[in-house]
Amino acid sequence: MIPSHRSADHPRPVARRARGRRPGEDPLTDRSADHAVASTAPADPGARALNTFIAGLPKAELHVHHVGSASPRIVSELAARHPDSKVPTDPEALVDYFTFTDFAHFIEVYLSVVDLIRTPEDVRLLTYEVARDLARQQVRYAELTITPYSSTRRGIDERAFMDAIEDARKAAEADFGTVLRWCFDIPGEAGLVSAEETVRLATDDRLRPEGLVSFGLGGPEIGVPRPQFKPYFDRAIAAGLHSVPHAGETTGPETVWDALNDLRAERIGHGTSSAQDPKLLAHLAERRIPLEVCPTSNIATRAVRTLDEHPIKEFVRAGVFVTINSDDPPMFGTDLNTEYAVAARLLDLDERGLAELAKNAVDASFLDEGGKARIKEEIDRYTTGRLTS
Ligand SMILES: Nc1ncnc2c1ncn2[C@@H]1O[C@H](CCC(=O)c2cccc(C(=O)O)c2)[C@@H](O)[C@H]1O
Ligand SMILES: [Zn+2]
Repeated sequence: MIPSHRSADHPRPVARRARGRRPGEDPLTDRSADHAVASTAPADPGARALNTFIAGLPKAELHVHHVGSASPRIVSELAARHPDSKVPTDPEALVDYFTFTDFAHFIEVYLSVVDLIRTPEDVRLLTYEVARDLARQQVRYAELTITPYSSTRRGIDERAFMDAIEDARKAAEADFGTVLRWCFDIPGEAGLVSAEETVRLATDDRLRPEGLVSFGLGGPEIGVPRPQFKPYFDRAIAAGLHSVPHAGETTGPETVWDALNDLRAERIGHGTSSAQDPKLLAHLAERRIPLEVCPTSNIATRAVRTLDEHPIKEFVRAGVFVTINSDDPPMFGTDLNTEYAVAARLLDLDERGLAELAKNAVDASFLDEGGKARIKEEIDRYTTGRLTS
C-alpha cells in the first residue's frame, strides 16, 4: 500500500539545448542529446512497459534544486563563457566531474556550478531550460528550491534575480504548461548571515517573488544543527511560507526531530535516517508528514550505500507518506522518470501504484486545491486509459 493521507482503501499497488525555437516548433521537441542520462531500456518487458507508463504519467516534483538541475549542455555552455571555471566545457567530461567521493565533495562541485551563474540572463536561461526538462517528463507542477543568498552574494542584483526567475516561470507556464513555484532555502553551512539574507529576500514585500511558497534549509547537515535557524523559520512561516527543511540526509533521526520541533517542518527533505527511529516513523505516519525521498541522490552523495539498502521500503511499511523526487538530476545522472522506475522496483509497484505515488506528490504540494484536483484527475484519466487500452 502506498500510504497517503487519503482514504486507506485506495487500491494496493501490485508491483537533455537551450536554443532558440524554430518557428512553429513544439517547445518540447528537442533532438539534442541534452537529457539527463536516461536509464538504458531494461531487458524485462514488464519493466519496459512500466517505463513507458512512467514517461507519460503526469507528475509533480517537490524536491528539485534550481542550479542542481542545470542540464549538461547548459553547464558546459556556461563553463565555456567563463574559462576561469574548473567546470568542464565538454558534457562527456562533466559525467566524471559529477562523480562524488562523499557529500562534502558533492557540495564543492555544486558550488563550482553556482559560480557559473553570474548574470540575470544566466538565471533566466537556466530556469526556463530546467522547466523545459521538467515538462519533457510530464511534470505539471514543480516546487523548485532556489538559494538566492548564493547568487546575490556572488554579485547578482537581488531585484534582477527575482525578475529573472519570475520571467522564466511565467514563460515556462505559457510555453510548456508547467507550473513552477519557488522554495527559498538557507545554505546552512553559510551560517546565520545567510539565514538573515534568505529570510529578508523571502519576506520583503518589495522583493518576494509571486511564485514563492516555501522556505527551506540545505547544504551539509554535519556541524550545522537545525535549532539555530528557528527565528528565521518563524519569520518565514509568519509571512505565510511553508517550512520544508532538509533533514536526516547525512545525519541521524535527531535532525529530523529538530526540523519538526524547531523549524515546524510540514515536509522533510530526504528524512533518510528516520528509519533508524521507530518512534519517528510512527510520528511521521500518524501526523501524515510527507518525506521528499530522492533515492539516487542518496546513493550519489553516499548517504546510502546501495539502492537495495535504501529505507524507502521501511517508510512505506511504517505507513509514512512518501513522495518521489530527483533532487539534482543531471548531477546524479538521473531524472524524475528514472526515480519513479527505481521506486517501482524497490516497492514492487504496478501502474496503479505508480499513479498513487504521483498523486501523493500532488497532495503533498502547496498548489491550490483546484490545481491539485486538475492534476489528479489527469493522472486518473491517463492511468485508466493506459490500463484499458
Ligand atoms: N541533496 C542536497 N542536500 C543538501 N543541499 C543540497 C542538495 N542538493 C542541492 N543542495 C543545495 O546545495 C546548496 C549548498 C550550498 C552550501 O552548502 C554553501 C555553503 C557555504 C557557502 C555557500 C555560499 O553560497 O556562499 C553555500 C544548498 O543551498 C542546497 O540548496
Ligand atoms: Zn535537496
